Amino acid sequence: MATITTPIKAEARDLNFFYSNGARALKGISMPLYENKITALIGPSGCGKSTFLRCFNRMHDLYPGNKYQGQIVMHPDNTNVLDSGVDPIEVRMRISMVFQKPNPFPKSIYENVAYGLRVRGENNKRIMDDKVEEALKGAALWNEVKDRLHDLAFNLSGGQQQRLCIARALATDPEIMLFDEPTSALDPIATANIEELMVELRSKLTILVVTHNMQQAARVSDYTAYMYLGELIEYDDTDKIFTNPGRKETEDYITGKFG
Ligand SMILES: Nc1ncnc2c1ncn2[C@@H]1O[C@H](COP(=O)(O)OP(=O)(O)OP(=O)(O)O)[C@@H](O)[C@H]1O
Repeated sequence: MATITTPIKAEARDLNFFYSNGARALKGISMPLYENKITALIGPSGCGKSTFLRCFNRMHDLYPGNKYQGQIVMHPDNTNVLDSGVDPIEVRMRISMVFQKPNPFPKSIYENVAYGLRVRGENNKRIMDDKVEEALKGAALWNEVKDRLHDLAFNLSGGQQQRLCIARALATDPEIMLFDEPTSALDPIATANIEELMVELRSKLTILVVTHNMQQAARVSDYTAYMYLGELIEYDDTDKIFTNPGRKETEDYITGKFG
């Protein structure tokens, strides 16, 4: 019988990260992100989940003195996104990020979504209109905002603002999307909408999500990584992690025994 192997979209190889104060927040992490799959990062507060996520789009470059060691290789082109010769702006077009709290710019709905395209140098109005519509549809927001595209983004509800941030992230056609606790500021209905959206987006791109919510990891992800004190303790199929984890530490964490 033929075995189907899922392609790897990106992989961390022996990744270490040091904050500017010298603290080593990641310790030799090697892990794949499978293409068109959702990978969840779980673990107790301070274990390095956000630090790891932020390496993927070179967010740490924004603060001097932070240091990466090791590689994050994207496929199929084998680009090491951490290489100093690789432009972080280009990386952020390919690997976009959605934050914990919705953070639209103080601009209109339209301009929020058009932002990345303008940074890329696009100024053809027809192309821009089409791209904005496509991204808003991709973020399941179009029907709610199509008649008020020039309203200020802050007039949207929290859940709508988060979908707007997803549309903004989608507009540059990223290959990977990073979500850092994307629903922790939202009510249960808005949370369910975002989870549903992530599952839909998976058919177009690859997702890495940090979550504190075990049910969310179990509901949306295909693979789960458990981190502790900057190390990757266990990585496996989400079903396996939640039903039969290989490590006692993982089991203690997901069953709430972790002290
Ligand atoms: N700017 C910084 N400078 C120095 N150390 C930092 C900085 N940001 C985070 N750290 C430390 O790095 C470690 C990992 O933090 P990180 O925010 O990645 O953890 P986390 O697992 O995402 O936590 P949480 O679930 O609470 O968001 C922690 O010990 C934290 O104190």
